[in-house]
Amino acid sequence: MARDFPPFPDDIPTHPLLIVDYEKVKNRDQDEIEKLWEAATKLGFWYLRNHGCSEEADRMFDLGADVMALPLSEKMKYEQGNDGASAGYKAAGANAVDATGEPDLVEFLNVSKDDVLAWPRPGKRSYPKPATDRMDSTIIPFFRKCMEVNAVLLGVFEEKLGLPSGTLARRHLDDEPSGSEARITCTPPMKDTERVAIGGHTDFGSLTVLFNRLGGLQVLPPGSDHWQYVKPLAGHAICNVGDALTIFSGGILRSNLHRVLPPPGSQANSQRWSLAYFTRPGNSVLLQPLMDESSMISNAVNTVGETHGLVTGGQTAGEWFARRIKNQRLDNRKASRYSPSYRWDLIAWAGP
Ligand SMILES: O=C(O)CCC(=O)C(=O)O
Ligand SMILES: [Fe+2]
Repeated sequence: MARDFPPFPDDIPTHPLLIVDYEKVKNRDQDEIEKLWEAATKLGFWYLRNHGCSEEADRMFDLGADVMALPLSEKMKYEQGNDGASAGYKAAGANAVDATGEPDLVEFLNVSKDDVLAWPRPGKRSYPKPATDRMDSTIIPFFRKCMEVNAVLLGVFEEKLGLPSGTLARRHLDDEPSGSEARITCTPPMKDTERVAIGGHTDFGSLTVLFNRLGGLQVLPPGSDHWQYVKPLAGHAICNVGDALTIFSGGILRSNLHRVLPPPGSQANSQRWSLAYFTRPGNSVLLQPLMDESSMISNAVNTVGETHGLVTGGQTAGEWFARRIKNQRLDNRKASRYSPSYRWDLIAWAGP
């Protein structure tokens, strides 16, 4: 895959993110940890430098290009389906981007952590040949790196939230089945850079580490009605908090709305590739604020009254995840359920 890309336009507004150094955080540099904490509690997004995943990510992008170059009929053999399973291929247009049922523009391949850790034993599903061929050389090394990065960040959040050691780690055990997965996403070149490629959403899990080369990612900054681009920075990943951490922390950690548009300016003529690793809690883990384990969290819940409108009804992470995957699929939408005023961004949280 090409390694040089047209520059991000310098004449459009972008939302600045704090830059956090992974190695410093790992070595418990207190200033760096404060920066991470500020980013995770105020916006919920930050750049991560010195993450050590770049080569592994490049190889995943090459693998993604080979998968997406397969005929659609071949890719459709691995389609994720309408039943709430996430692993596998999703064709462009299979998900809705908003309450009107506008189809999305991206195709992606999700590879499940459970399948990767089971390899070479059979997992819950199979994958296209370019992926299975490079499970050992490319996918496993990428997963190992991203799992380590997210485990380190979770450890820091655990300390900062005043949780006993292991409280968050126990909810994210490598060998418990979970929705953790990697995703390689491709958006075709688009003339209309105002169309929405991936609709506004919060991530369902705990932590996301994202590698992207072209613009298109936008955040809705807290208290604002204006989506703003996040500019990709070479060598930097973009990390964000997902809903599970917002719930566990009683709303202290912020899972922020974001969406994807086709890349802006001259970048619109290029295919857009992005790669994410999503760490999600084990399927059996109850999604509820960890009030009994931390006075900071119980105070936060008592102050806010509810966890920022996140209604979980004591669901497990597995139930929550399947419902949200299912709700995105166009085939599962029933027109009567979604009036134009329906809060699309909340469907996934509190909706059917
Ligand atoms: O492609 C991107 O930049 C972000 C993708 C995203 O938000 C997601 O897949 O959840
Ligand atoms: Fe996302």
